[in-house]
Amino acid sequence: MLACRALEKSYATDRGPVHAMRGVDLDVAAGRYTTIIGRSGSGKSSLLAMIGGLSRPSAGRVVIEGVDIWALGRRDLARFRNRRVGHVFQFASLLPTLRALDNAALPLLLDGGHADAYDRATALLEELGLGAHLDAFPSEMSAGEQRRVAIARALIGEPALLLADEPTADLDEQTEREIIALLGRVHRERGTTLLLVTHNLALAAQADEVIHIADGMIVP
Ligand SMILES: Nc1ncnc2c1ncn2[C@@H]1O[C@H](COP(=O)(O)OP(=O)(O)OP(=O)(O)O)[C@@H](O)[C@H]1O
Repeated sequence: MLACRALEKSYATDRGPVHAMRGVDLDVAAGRYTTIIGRSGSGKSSLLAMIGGLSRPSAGRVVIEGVDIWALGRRDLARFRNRRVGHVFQFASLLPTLRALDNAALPLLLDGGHADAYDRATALLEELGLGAHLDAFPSEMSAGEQRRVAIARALIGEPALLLADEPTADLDEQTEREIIALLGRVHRERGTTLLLVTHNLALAAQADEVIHIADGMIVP
C-alpha cells in the first residue's frame, strides 16, 4: 500500500544544506500498524511530511496504492491527500473559530458534494467519545479532547492511510495512553494502515512493526 524508494530530503540553510533524509526505502503492507522511532532531529517528521504529500522530496518516490504521489499535479495531489490520507499532527491544529463538529467535517466540506458531512462528523465524534462536545470550540476543550477532534478530522474521509506525527507530544501520560489506544482501535476496527511517529518506546512496541531512524536513514 505504501512504498518509498530512495527518498531524500535536503533543506537549504544559511550554513549550507541539511540532509534530513538520505536514501530511505520503506514498504508498508495494507492494514499494518507501523511505528517510527528515532532521536530528535533524525528525520521522522520529514519522512512523514513527504509520505503525506506535504513536503516534496529532494529525490526519490512515494507510491501510495499504486499512485506515485509526487508525480501528480498540485490539484490532483491535494485531492489525493484529502481522500486517501489522514494526518494527525504534533499539536492539535484545529481551527479556533470553528466548533468541534465543523472542524471534524472540514475535509468533506472542502471536498464538496458530501450532503452527509455533518451526519458523518456527528457519528464519528460520538464514536470517539465527544458526543457532549459537538458544539464546543477548541478553546473550550481539553488537550486530549482537541486531539480526538483532530483524529476525527483525519478519519472523516475514511482514509486508507493514517499518518500520526507524535500525536501525543503535549499530553500527560494517561491521556497519551488513551489517544494511542484510540488510534490502535481505529486501526483494528477499520483496517486503516497506520504509521505513527512516537518518542515513547513502550507505546511503539504495541505496533506490528517498529522502524528505527537515525541520521536520515533506516537502521536495522
Ligand atoms: N524547514 C527546515 N529547514 C531547515 N532544516 C530543517 C527543516 N526541517 C527540518 N530540518 C532539519 O532536518 C533534520 C530532521 O528534522 P525532522 O524534523 O525531520 O526530525 P525529527 O526526527 O522529526 O525530530 P523531532 O523528533 O525533534 O520532531 C533536523 O536536523 C532539522 O534541524
